[in-house]
Amino acid sequence: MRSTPRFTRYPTPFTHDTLLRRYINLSTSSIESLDALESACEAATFGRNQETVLDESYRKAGKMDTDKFSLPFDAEKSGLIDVVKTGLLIGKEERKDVRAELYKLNVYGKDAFFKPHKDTPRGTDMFGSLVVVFPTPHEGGALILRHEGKEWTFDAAQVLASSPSKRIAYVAFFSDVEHEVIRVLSGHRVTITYNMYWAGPPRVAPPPGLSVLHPLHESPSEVGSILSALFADPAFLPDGGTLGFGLRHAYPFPSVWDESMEDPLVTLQRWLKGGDAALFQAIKALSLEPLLRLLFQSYDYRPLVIMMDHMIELGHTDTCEEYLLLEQGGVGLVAKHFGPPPKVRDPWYSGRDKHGPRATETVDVHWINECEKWNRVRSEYVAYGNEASTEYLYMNIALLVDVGPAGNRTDISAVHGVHSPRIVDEDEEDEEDDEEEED
Ligand SMILES: O=C(O)CCC(=O)C(=O)O
Ligand SMILES: [Fe+2]
Repeated sequence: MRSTPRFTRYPTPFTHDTLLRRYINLSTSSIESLDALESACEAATFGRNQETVLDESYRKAGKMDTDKFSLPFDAEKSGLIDVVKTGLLIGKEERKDVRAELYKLNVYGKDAFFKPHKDTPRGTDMFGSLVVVFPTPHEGGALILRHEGKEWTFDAAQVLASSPSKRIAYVAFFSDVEHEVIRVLSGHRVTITYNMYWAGPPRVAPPPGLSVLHPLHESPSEVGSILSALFADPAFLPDGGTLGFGLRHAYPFPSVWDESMEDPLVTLQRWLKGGDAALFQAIKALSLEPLLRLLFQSYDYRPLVIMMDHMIELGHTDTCEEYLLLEQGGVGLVAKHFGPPPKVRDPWYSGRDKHGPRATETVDVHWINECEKWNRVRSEYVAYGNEASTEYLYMNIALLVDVGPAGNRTDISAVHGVHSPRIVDEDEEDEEDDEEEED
């Protein structure tokens, strides 16, 4: 894809009498003009603990806001967004319309870098980030992405240097995936970044002639056939029960929310990413009901995990276990594990705390893959982002599904699961506590 970006620069935004415009062709630019572009940038800030900070030990780069430059390259009109959709989205998701919003131009000169962070969500509907790297000579500055213990490196400098013609390089990822730009060794790494949002009604046609290999866990039919094989086994949960999956991605939720607003847990069904969307679609295709739940781990009473079927005001001054359990209908969650129980008796797995508040209703959840992180009651939600934001926070979500007994997996009438939690009998609880003390 060819591009001849231009930029227009105002030395300060308001002094129009000293208006200075310059033009640069980023496919043939000289070192001097790239130096001029770099010095026209401001130092890039980032978000830490919901504050905007300039800290060159964490991020060293130049940035230019969108009102200070214009460029003829259009990610939507060029077809790039359609290509990105095909790569990033799966199944039915691929047909959804997305909107890409140009966010910043960045110049990473020699020794510039950006340490690990997640991109700050700017709405519950924001799901992705797109970085376009122009063919300006540089070395280093690879982008490293990390998720679920795996790591990927995208070295645009190498990709561009090995291409016989001038091209742009691009990389798109879900914004909750941690990433970092390692040090630029020489030259100028010039990029534009976009935020991607879900938008409008579905469009039908994916770009013609483009085939993308998705990992198996992103294929609803592959995930569906693994689940069907599991459900066909009479030894698997013979009496039925509740299965739990910690979602692979985190999702932006508004930090200030009240009941007059739409519940983000409901809209989230339409906005799941990658393997999470595949799992949701696969479960539905098996005529079961996937349910998205917020799980909060108690800070003071660690064993207690509280499951919420609706959004709560995260900034609520009294957000505590009692508030969730007694006023918001929170349900206690008792973790069950396939295979041998954990060797060390870990209070995390007992699902309740003797000395703390108690849930009056509980659900036993058999984890297929456990949530890697829990939302905390009274969490500070400290985070490194690419911008300070108090508006949206990444939340960790679990997908739970009630499954009927062997032979009739869709009949959940006798299962004490998410649909009908078990009512806790206080006396029975006390007896169990006494037994535990004797162990
Ligand atoms: O330039 C890149 O490859 C990534 C930049 C980035 O992470 C950001 O601007 O938030
Ligand atoms: Fe970023």
